[in-house]
Amino acid sequence: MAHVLVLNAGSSSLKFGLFVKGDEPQALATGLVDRIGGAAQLSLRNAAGERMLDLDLPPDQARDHHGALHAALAEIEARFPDAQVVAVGHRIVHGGRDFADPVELTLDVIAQLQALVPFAPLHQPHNLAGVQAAMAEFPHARQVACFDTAFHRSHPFVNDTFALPRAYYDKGVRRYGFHGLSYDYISGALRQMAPTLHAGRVVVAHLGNGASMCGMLAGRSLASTMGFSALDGLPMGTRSGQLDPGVLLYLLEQEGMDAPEISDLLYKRSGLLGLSGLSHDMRTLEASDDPHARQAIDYFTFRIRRELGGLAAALDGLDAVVFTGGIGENSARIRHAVCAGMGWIGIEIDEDANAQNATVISSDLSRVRVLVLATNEELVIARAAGNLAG
Ligand SMILES: Nc1ncnc2c1ncn2[C@@H]1O[C@H](COP(=O)(O)OP(=O)(O)O)[C@@H](O)[C@H]1O
Ligand SMILES: CC(=O)OP(=O)(O)O
Ligand SMILES: [Mg+2]
Repeated sequence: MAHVLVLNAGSSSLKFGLFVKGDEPQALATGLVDRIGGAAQLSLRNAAGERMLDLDLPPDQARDHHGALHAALAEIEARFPDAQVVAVGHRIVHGGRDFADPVELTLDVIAQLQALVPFAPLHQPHNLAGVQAAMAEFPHARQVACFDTAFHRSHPFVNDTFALPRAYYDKGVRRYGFHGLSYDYISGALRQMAPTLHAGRVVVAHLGNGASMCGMLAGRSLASTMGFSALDGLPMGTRSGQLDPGVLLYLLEQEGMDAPEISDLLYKRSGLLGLSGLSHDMRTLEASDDPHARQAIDYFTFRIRRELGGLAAALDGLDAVVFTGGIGENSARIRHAVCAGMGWIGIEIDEDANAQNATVISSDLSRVRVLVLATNEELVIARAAGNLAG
């Protein structure tokens, strides 16, 4: 039996899965290494979604993505020694201008993707490290790249550009948008479960350690809060989100910061961590009484509400909102704070359903349907990698 392995490196997590190859890949096991860089834990679920393993990683494996990746591969190989891995599908965050469809990772393609590291420094290096590790571990398997930027290639020009001289657009300075594998999955899931909503105007909020929102018209991306890099839009665990470019000039000219210092500030020390001074992790902030933790949460939800209004305007109205990602799927408090008082746009929440993380959390009276859907980037990758492997 042929198998497909999937690796999905996020900024603070590594998700992975082993699938039986087929028209619709079946997951044999899915895993997560969470809180990389801190008290990292590896968890594994079986085909039925039941927990098979919860493991605190030793410090040398918990420290970075490299250690997490080796722990994940060792666990898969120990539990499925007979797996015939014919393809390894990789989430590659940035496909730049030239890559949209899934593609086999030849040395030439890898070199082109390496050149995009400066566009996504928190992700692309981890994605490509996963490719190297998988090539060493599974030398006979096809290595397939699936791009986070691909889903947004349908953006009309006004949502694809900045108001800079044209030459920058031609050079690739564009609003790419990210989390596309997640949006692709949600779009497909909506088509199955609610075709009328899928055909309409939907805002999807992917709220994880990285966070963005996507305005979808008939299942295709019309606009996204993330732009050229995975820094734009919503505040995130450690990323600033939208920032007045004048702030960058101030940091350069008045504070004397250089580019690596600014990059470190915006990618690693801002967002929820920067505002709270406590943690990038929403669970920690929600459990805290610290007023700064509260303010960080307030800023997060305020920005989501603002973007929701903006995306609804871009879509000429709103039929549904979907929450997904680690925070979107699990935090009733954040969903409540986003949706409260949104009756003017047609959103009424059923608080009991929300508290239970139910699939539909809008009340029967709500004109806009509000859903909570678990995303599955790994399945989207497994389908594409299996198809490319033939
Ligand atoms: N029960 C929960 N309540 C609130 N936040 C949660 C809960 N479970 C997970 N999260 C948050 O989800 C975020 C991680 O989301 P995830 O999508 O898994 O991350 P990544 O972007 O690294 O893939 C963290 O901020 C984490 O605290
Ligand atoms: C693009 C991005 O922000 O990804 P993640 O949410 O996995 O950090
Ligand atoms: Mg993620």
